[in-house]
Amino acid sequence: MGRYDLALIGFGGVNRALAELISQSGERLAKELGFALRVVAITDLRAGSLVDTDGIDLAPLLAAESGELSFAGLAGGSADPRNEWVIREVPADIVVEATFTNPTDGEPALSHVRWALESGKHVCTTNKGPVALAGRALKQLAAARGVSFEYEGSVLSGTPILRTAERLFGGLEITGVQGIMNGTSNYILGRLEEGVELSAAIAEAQELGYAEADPTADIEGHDVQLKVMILANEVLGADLRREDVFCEGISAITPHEVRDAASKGLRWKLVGSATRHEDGSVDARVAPLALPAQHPLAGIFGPVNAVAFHTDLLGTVTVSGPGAGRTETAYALLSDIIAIHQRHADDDTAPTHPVLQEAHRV
Ligand SMILES: NC(=O)c1ccc[n+]([C@@H]2O[C@H](COP(=O)([O-])OP(=O)(O)OC[C@H]3O[C@@H](n4cnc5c(N)ncnc54)[C@H](O)[C@@H]3O)[C@@H](O)[C@H]2O)c1
Ligand SMILES: N[C@@H](CCO)C(=O)O
Repeated sequence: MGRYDLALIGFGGVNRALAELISQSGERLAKELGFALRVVAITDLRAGSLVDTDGIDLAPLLAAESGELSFAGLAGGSADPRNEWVIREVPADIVVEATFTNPTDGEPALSHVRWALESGKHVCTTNKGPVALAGRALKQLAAARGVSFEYEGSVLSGTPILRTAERLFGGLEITGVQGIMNGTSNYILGRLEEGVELSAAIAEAQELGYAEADPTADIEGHDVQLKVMILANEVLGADLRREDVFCEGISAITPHEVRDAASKGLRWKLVGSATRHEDGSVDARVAPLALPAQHPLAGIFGPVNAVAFHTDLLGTVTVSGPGAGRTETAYALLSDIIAIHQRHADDDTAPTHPVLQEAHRV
């Protein structure tokens, strides 16, 4: 059985959840998927870096509270994240980028992804910055190096919205998308309706692992702005920049307005949308809307998100599922790794996958 060696860049909620999955369910997954997963490097701004090309023992790291973790003093460890050295020099097959999303210029995640692809390593990421701001260039770089760049978790967490559109909507013309694409703001709006104070609702979303490290991006709509750009670029053939997408968040909506709207059968939702016109141009925006209760998006609660695709042959097709959460987003990374395996199953470097080989023979 083959194996993929992973370098985890950023060891916060999402990459820790991936490490947990590998540590606790690795054997079951290997049997089911036909390949094993091993972590050979971890870097983190706070914990430093840890490298063991024979495979890091994850259990003791996962037993420590994330705030207390320090790799300095461990064999192969350092207080310095050494991101560029780890990404370029440690012999990993896949670099898993899950550091903070920077909506302004995508850095330093954009450099992390570029270094990995330049070094001939596959990349999977949940980081919206590089995908929204430089996705096209990164995909070209990946293609030139013969590696994969996967980012299912950048929109709707583990809910496979990008792959659904890419693989299952063949032959359909998609003319627009509209959806709730931020778990934190949706959770907060629901809690405001229940009478919880804004600051308490934000703290809950942080504790539950939904919010960005700086929740401003969730509240002010910048997170949805990036997701709308990714979706529009992927499914509408657009090439949007941030300034092309009007953006208003939920900070101006008072708890009183939320409850008043609810008493009138309306629900405030932060809605992202993009529409392609006949001349090929694409309009995109993010804004709060008070939706009537019978609107399909009005019934989407908590960290659940939903995106409606407007199509020529099927009318509206809506995909709904978790939009945030550590484990849910770690699943997106696993689905990216599976996609990398499926795409490269015939490469010399890919591990043996009996199921796929069988499928190829048929
Ligand atoms: N949590 C979710 O529900 C979710 C869902 C989809 C996408 N995402 C995205 O996934 C990424 C990770 O999310 P998370 O919830 O794990 O965030 P997090 O804040 O819990 O973890 C991020 C980690 O990255 C580390 N880090 C930051 N800058 C670094 C650097 N330069 N070098 C090394 N490490 C660095 C931090 O120390 C932190 O431990 C973010 O970009 C987020 O937007 C998160
Ligand atoms: N902070 C984001 C994480 C998922 O991208 C959200 O709440 O939707």
